[in-house]
Amino acid sequence: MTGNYKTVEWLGDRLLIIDQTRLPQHETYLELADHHQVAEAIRSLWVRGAPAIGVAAAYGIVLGVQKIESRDHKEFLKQYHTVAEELAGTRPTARNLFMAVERLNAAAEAAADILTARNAILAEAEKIQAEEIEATRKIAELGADLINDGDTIMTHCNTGPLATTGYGTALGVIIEAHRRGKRIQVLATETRPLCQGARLTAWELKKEHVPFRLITDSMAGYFLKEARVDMVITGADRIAKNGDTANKIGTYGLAVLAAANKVPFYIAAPSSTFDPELPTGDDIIIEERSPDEVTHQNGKRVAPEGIEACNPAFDVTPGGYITGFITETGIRKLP
Ligand SMILES: CSC[C@H]1O[C@H](OP(=O)(O)O)[C@H](O)[C@@H]1O
Repeated sequence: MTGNYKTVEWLGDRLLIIDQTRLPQHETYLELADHHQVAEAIRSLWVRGAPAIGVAAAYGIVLGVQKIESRDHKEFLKQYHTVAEELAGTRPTARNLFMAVERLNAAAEAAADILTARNAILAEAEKIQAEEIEATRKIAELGADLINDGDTIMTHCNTGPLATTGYGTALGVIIEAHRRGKRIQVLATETRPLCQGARLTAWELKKEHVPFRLITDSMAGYFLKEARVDMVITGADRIAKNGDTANKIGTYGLAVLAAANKVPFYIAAPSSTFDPELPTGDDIIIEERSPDEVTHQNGKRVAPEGIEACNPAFDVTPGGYITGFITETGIRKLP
């Protein structure tokens, strides 16, 4: 399925994750023992990527429920919802997180008694992870058909196994094309301010021996204009009914530049990232992260003291800029 590393693994009473903030220098695994630690892991991006945070949140709820001692069903459900709300409050943009919480809420509410609820909640979390792994396997297979021998593909942020607990989305497509022997080149953007591209995509592509070059975000237009890119593929965090897509900050600019240079722009995402209740991207909540992530690098201040910095973690690309959505059920166009 993936390289010789784990992203999120359920251990029965603890959740094993790789600490993505320490990559690529350190491959550090953490065993999270309660839902507070899982919530912190999602907030701090020790685990990140829309599908991965959905799976982590699901198991975080399971850990929280394991600690509920009440034998009163009503009290149990009350405490269940306190746990679920803590996980739901970690990051606002990725649809997968809320899909997972909603599915576990339904499992908890439908159970006739506490023991049934405990078993149903765990079963649903395991089902979500299994579905995400299978969905990313299919995305990789279907998407790789779009890539031709000799293509140069640009990608943004990190969308590999690290971001999904499975095969990856956009990066899963790229890795599968390479595995099929297609002679591809990848241009991976560094993806400031947290450099998921420079740190995580570079680490994953190097492990898979996929030929790539790391570029700064500001170089993307140059390569798209110089006709040195055959397609752009990125991931997604939330996709509205009309195809408007929230993804890592910088994606919108890439999509506009791709359109201006007539380069196909694909989004690779599982069904769990689509939000059919959302008519357009206008109402997608964009996570605002700490300005320190912009003024500091590796914890060291690089900007002067006392200045203001902005740090929206995502932007929304209008569906009209998106050539197609690579999903586990096929290549979709929206609306
Ligand atoms: C395969 S979804 C990955 C998706 O999530 C990333 O955001 P973050 O690193 O902040 O969790 C980025 O938007 C990727 O496209």
